[in-house]
Amino acid sequence: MASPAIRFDTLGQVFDTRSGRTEALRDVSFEVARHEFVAILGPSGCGKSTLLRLIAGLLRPTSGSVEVFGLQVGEPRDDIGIVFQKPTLLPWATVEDNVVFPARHKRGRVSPEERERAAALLRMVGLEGFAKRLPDELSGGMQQRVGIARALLMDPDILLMDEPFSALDALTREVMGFDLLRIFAERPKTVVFITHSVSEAALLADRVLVMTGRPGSVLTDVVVPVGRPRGPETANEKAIHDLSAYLRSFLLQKAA
Ligand SMILES: Nc1ncnc2c1ncn2[C@@H]1O[C@H](COP(=O)(O)OP(=O)(O)OP(=O)(O)O)[C@@H](O)[C@H]1O
Repeated sequence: MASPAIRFDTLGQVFDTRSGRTEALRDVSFEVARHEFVAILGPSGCGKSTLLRLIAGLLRPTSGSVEVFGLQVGEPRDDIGIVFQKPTLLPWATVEDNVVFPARHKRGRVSPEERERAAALLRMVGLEGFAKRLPDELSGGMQQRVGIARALLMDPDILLMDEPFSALDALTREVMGFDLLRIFAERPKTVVFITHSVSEAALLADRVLVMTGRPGSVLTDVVVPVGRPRGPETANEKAIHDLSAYLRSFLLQKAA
């Protein structure tokens, strides 16, 4: 059987700092299959962002292991894309130059194919015609779309998304969620998506993990009982409402 895209095995993470010791994660074990979309919910400070940093190789586990495609994560990997809460674009560079930034950063130059790819990605995220604009000239939602296009430039197999829509207004957030469904239907990816929104998790993901409070570990792992493709009408399905209600009550009772 093919190895999972991501595998956490009895992982523990402790931070020792001058101000003391924080046990962020304890005994975390779960797998994410290739091209599966997993959302992670949990109370503030339970180690969700730390999980993403471990997958990306930006942090070494204190105990246990994290594997990506069967190999223990050591170095930061460039086959993993990351989308943050804020788009963190270069303010002086055009939209297009921001999207091709990972190529420039990696090799010091950008090939014509990468420029073409950037144009295609900008089309895909709905920003055709904005390539020569500066980030400041775009709305928050548009800037976040640039961040998504940038994360997809190197066609990573894994995309890590850390509360990517939390800085957006409610309507833009919903639209971005549906756009994401469309983008991944066109170009499947393995996605780990952190959110504080129960309904967003239910609507977008194949599976939802709920974490305990600190030290974080996986409290429950629920399969979303709705097929794909999904779209705006999916949000009205009873299964999504029921799952959201279940997750919400679970979080309120147990995870705090
Ligand atoms: N580099 C670090 N040094 C020390 N402590 C850290 C470090 N990174 C994270 N922590 C601590 O680990 C715990 C988990 O942090 P993390 O950011 O992963 O939580 P989170 O679930 O993403 O939180 P939120 O939902 O509020 O974004 C917190 O107590 C945090 O203070």
